[in-house]
Amino acid sequence: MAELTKELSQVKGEEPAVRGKDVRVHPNPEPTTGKRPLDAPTGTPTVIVDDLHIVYRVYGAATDAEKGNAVNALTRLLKRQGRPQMKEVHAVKGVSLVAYHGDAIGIVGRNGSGKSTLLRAIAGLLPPHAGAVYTDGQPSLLGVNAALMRELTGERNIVLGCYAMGMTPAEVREKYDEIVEFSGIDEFVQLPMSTYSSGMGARLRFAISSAKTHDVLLIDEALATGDREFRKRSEQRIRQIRESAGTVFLVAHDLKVIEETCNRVIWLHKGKMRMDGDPKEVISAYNKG
Ligand SMILES: Nc1ncnc2c1ncn2[C@@H]1O[C@H](COP(=O)(O)OP(=O)(O)OP(=O)(O)O)[C@@H](O)[C@H]1O
Repeated sequence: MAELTKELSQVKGEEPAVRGKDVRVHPNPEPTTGKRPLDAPTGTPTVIVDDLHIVYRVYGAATDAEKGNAVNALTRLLKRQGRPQMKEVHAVKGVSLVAYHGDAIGIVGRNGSGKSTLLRAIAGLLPPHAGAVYTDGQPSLLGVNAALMRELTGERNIVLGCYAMGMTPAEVREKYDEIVEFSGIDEFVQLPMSTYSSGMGARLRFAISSAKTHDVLLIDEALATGDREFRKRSEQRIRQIRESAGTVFLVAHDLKVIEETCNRVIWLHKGKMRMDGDPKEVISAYNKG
């Protein structure tokens, strides 16, 4: 591992810079009018989402008239006709929230309610159609599809992943054993990730991402594929991140994980915020609704 770190730092020519605190703004170029004022914050906010709208544009989508029409679909396939139409999917519709240091915020909602879209927007990966996202520090999105390379060994992915998060070679060396141990992949660390089960891959991703202290850590269903013991350790890790004054957003369908890990829950419904508050209250309302 020391050899690999050395090899990679030589390729890079210099140590990766450790990112300092910065304020990142992803505003819409044409802000919406009639914004509602945000609640007066107490403490230092880490994330402010202000009347955010996210719209996906899907090219070649079916028109409403074509929906479910098998004859049209078959004819188009046989004639190899494309679809010039453009369809818009309004995935997040005017969501506002303020997150603070030490917050662990669970996001619940039915399939397609906009949970992943909201996380990706906070991470700065999707431009707002309207409204804005302001973050203090660097948000890191940890998802089941986080960019690790399947053809590389676990070892190489750990080193590259840590560098990608801005850690120095010394920090990577210090954290390496802990990451392997936390992930529980044991001797598989020497094998390409393509040989891992989906659970092993997810565990390694979580172990890498949580090795660094994050200002804002966004977790999208990453804990779902772990076994019971791993989930317990992950929850412990999330608590540590909160205690070190970071902010965690967690999307998970397992409401028990959210209730045990988060101090606040947001319920999204069809792209809109339906509730924001105490985990027990929100989850109970969500279960009824
Ligand atoms: N890349 C995309 N292109 C077009 N539409 C998209 C895209 N990603 C998501 N959507 C649409 O945006 C809406 C919100 O999707 P999103 O994945 O954010 O929901 P979700 O609450 O995370 O769902 P799930 O619980 O199933 O993961 C859905 O209608 C979905 O079909």
